[in-house]
Amino acid sequence: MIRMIRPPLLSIKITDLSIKKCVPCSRKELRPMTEEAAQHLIRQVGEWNLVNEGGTWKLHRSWKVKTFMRGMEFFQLIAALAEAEGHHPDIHLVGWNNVKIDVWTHAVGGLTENDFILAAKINKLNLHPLLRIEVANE
Ligand SMILES: C[C@H](O)[C@H](O)[C@H]1CNC2=NC(N)=NC(=O)C2=N1
Repeated sequence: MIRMIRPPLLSIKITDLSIKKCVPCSRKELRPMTEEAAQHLIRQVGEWNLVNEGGTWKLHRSWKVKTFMRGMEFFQLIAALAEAEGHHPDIHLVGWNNVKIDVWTHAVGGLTENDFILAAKINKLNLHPLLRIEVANE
C-alpha cells in the first residue's frame, strides 16, 4: 500500500488575527486607526474590503445564502461570535438571500484592531452549508 506522505503544513503567519481577542471598546485609549494602518491590516483578512461611509472607515463583506432561513442561521453564528468577543458587526439580510456585514468600532467612529479580529474570526466560521454555490457564468 502506497502511503501518502503529507508535506509539513507550512503556515507562516506573522500575526494571525483570528486567534487574538477583542478588547472592550470602552477603553479610554482606544482611537480609530489611520487609513494607512487599515490598508496594511486589510491584507490579513482575505475577502473583506475597506469602505468609507460618510467619512467613517468600515470593513465590508457580502455573501449569497441559499435561502432566507439560511441567512437567519448565518446571523445566529455571527451573533454567538460577536457576543463571545464583545464586539458586534452591522448585519443586513437584503433581497432575501444577500448577507452584508459591516464591521467598525462605534465607540471611536472608525476602525480598531477589534474590527479586523472579528473579520478574521468570521472568515473561520463554517459557512459553506449556508452559502449558495456561485456557478461561474461563462
Ligand atoms: C462595553 C462594550 O465593549 C461596548 O459596548 C461595545 C459593544 N460592542 C461594540 N461593537 C462595535 N462594533 N463597536 C463598539 O463600539 C462596541 N462597543
